Amino acid sequence: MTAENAAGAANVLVVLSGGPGGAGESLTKAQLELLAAGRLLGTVSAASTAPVSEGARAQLAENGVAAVYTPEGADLSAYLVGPTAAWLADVVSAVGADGGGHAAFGVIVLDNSSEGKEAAGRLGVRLGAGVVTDVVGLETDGTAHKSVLAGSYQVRARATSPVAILTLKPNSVEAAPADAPGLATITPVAVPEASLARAARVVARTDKPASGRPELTEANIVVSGGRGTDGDFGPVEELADVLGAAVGASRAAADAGWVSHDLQVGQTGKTVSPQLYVAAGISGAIQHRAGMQTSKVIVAVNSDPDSPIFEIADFGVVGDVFKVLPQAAAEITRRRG
Ligand SMILES: Cc1cc2nc3c(=O)[nH]c(=O)nc-3n(C[C@H](O)[C@H](O)[C@H](O)COP(=O)(O)OP(=O)(O)OC[C@H]3O[C@@H](n4cnc5c(N)ncnc54)[C@H](O)[C@@H]3O)c2cc1C
Repeated sequence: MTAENAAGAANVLVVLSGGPGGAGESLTKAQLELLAAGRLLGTVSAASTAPVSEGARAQLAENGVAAVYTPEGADLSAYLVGPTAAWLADVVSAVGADGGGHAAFGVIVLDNSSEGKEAAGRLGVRLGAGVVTDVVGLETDGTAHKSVLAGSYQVRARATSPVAILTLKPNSVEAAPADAPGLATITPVAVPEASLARAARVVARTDKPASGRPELTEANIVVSGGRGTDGDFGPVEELADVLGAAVGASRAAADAGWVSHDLQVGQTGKTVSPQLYVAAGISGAIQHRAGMQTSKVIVAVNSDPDSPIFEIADFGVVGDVFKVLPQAAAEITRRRG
């Protein structure tokens, strides 16, 4: 079996890191996108790295998932990525080999987080599989589109190995509903004990304080601030809250310590593709654009009329963020009554 026909008529394994919703509950938008991407390529099964609740199983069935593999005998969330990769390799071999001795899964799809990419790399070594990261689009034959050099170019890549492993960026594939439901039969697969012995354990966790705002990569509206805020994100947060938006930032703002690096949008930050992206005091460097240029409508607020952000903005306001953002927030509030 080649990657070409593997992808064409593939059995696809979609990895749900931390389980549906990260806690075995409802699927997130990003997970729905992974499943939709899997369905583009073939018949989808899911490997959930945490136990799956009955409600989540029903949701997986609705999304056309044939089988759901869950870990047995160990809590994968208590370790760094090593045991997850070993367990995924066992899931692949548990599903068996076809008559020609080839793996039953032709494509494995993971999220593009740092853990997803590390798991993909380790799994690639175990399975002798080609790995394509930073995938932003897929063709039905398994060809992946990958954004490179800060979004300046897109390359098309396809693994030539029997199994292809892809890590998909959020907002790259529409989370369309499945044409037909699947059985979503739960099949526990033991976590290989040997993988635990040598693994790094998580000894403590600190919950991130909840902002009450939508998750950056899933939000319909994002308001981002840059160096032009001079460290005062108050107007950015105020406008975001009026719009029910997530707050984002340029790397300059995150590096300055004004906001957490979690909020960084761009080549080395998060990729967002909301309905509306407001860039406030952001110059529009190519590395920032790489994370937001597929937003449906881009509004830029910048005091410099020659700022490159205006080249990609649908609407531009030449002005001071400290004047424009509060006025916009006040007007939106007034119109809403
Ligand atoms: C390998 C690499 C990876 C990178 N990855 C990323 C990334 O992921 N994300 C990212 O964002 N950057 C990234 N960068 C950095 C990137 O090149 C830029 O340096 C950065 O995006 C600039 O941030 P900025 O637009 O906030 O700041 P600046 O470029 O300094 O722009 C500030 C803007 O604010 C405007 N301004 C100033 N005062 C006001 C005001 N009062 N009202 C309105 N406008 C005002 C200015 O006119 C200016 O346009 C990366 C760089 C490298 C080399």
